[in-house]
Amino acid sequence: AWGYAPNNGPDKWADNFPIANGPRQSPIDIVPGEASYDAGLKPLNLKYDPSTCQDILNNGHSFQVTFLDDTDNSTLTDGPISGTYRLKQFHFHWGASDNRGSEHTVAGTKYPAELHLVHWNTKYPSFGEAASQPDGLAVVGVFLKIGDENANLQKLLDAFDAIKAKGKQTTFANFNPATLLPGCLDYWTYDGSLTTPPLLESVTWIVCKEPISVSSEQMAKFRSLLFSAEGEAECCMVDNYRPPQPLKGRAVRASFQ
Ligand SMILES: Cc1cc(C(C)C)[n+](CCc2cnc[nH]2)c(C(C)C)c1
Ligand SMILES: [Zn+2]
Repeated sequence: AWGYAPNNGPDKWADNFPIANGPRQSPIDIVPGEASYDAGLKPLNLKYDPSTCQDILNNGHSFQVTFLDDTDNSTLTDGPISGTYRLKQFHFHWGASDNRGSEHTVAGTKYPAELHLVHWNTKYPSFGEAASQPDGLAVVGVFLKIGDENANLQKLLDAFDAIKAKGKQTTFANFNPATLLPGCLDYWTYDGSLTTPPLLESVTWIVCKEPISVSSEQMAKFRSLLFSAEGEAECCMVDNYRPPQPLKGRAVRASFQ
């Protein structure tokens, strides 16, 4: 099965998933000077209802917080998209040390972690159906930068002891993902893909320019999770990021000047 190790990591994914070399793969290196400002881009409209928060899970690739998505209580509208996209889950990617971990990079700069808020287009009947459509998903990416301790992030980290190993899950209620957003919602946007197999080219990426803070001690807590299941040899969950992929002529638009 795919993973992030030398024998099954990003350089090997094309063996079983040839779309890995496709025309709209993610992540990418965002070069601000080459992004084109688009005055037609609307501000992001994120409306999240904490009561839709369900549970927190170690899925063996990352940890994710999953939301009830059978109503329009937690949605993304406007921004670069048309229609209504429902929040399904959010998760993170991070490094073994503070000098790497993000999937997108900014003029080559790597951040220690990156948050992905995953939304699906309600013109399709389900997340699974949407994930295979070119306009099916919209993922908001937020960079994490080493700085002050982040009290909102700490609420997630406090649940880690219950989800240390792959497959572990625990109830997680009344969390407002809006508390993980930066103050300024300026963004870059481009057409891309999932960043893990099946690497489906169904994602409108919306990457915030402003990072949120995380302390170095909090990053150490991220690294205490395991890729491995209970009873298996322990393997720390670190470096669960795909490096930037070729732009292949795609436009990157900026919502700001
Ligand atoms: C259908 C599907 C969707 C996603 C993301 C977009 C939540 N993902 C995560 C891929 C991903 C993580 N960050 C960006 N893309 C998977 C992985 C777990 C097999 C499957
Ligand atoms: Zn992700």
